[in-house]
Amino acid sequence: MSELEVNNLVVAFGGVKAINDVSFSVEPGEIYAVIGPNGAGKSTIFNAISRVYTPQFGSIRFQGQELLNCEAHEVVSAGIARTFQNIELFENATVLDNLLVGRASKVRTGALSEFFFTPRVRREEHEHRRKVEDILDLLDMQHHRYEKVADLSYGARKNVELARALCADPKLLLLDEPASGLNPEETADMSFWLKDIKEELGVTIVMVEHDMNLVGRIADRVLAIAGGEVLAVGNVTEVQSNPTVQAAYLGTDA
Ligand SMILES: Nc1ncnc2c1ncn2[C@@H]1O[C@H](COP(=O)(O)OP(=O)(O)OP(=O)(O)O)[C@@H](O)[C@H]1O
Repeated sequence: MSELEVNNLVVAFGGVKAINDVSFSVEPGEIYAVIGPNGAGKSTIFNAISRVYTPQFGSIRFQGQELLNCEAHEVVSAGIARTFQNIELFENATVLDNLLVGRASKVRTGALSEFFFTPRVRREEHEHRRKVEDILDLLDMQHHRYEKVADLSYGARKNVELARALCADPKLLLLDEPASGLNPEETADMSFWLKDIKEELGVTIVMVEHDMNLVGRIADRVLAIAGGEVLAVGNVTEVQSNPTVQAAYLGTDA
């Protein structure tokens, strides 16, 4: 069974189809890139998967479960986490606190037991902190743990957003332009971390990305879309050499 299966998806705004009959599937453990020019519909696909938008037609199955029957918070509990094109963090809180908020979907104890700080609450708290520390280690961010997010560089804040998404223990990570605004060195670091997330944590990654350098380095497969429709699916070389993709989006020099 595919990890994510999107079938015949249609998303329209006021009669204009932003996504028109799009189908694709992502296998467990894959890094799957969605590329396309501005306005192609990439973010709309992410917003449909995370239930921010309600499609007019189609189906989105995650590990066999129909997401279109779920509320947005149920998508998170099912094991899907995402980052955004524009970083969305608590700017005045520390890195550590932002990551602990990322664990919120994992809290199992109730308000009463938390008030009395029962052994179960203590155990859970310990587990959350250990998980957060593991992620700080994985992304080499220990030195930022007590810093306020607002004081960090743009690249470091992008890493905090990635780390926060990982704190939810996702099986599927949706990354909206993980390399945007990063310099070449930070982009190289990002590619290593995404590979580590795939290989060490076994997380499946779907990413929207314009940076073909990053896509070329890490994507197992690429979906190219334009005007809300699928142009091609394949490995990076296949998609980049596809004449329809070149004509519609990469330019014939690509
Ligand atoms: N909430 C909305 N209301 C109306 N139109 C929308 C909405 N969201 C997206 N669209 C339209 O849907 C189309 C696809 O937009 P989308 O943001 O998905 O493109 P994209 O490929 O992510 O572009 P970019 O690379 O610039 O982020 C665009 O024409 C956009 O204007």
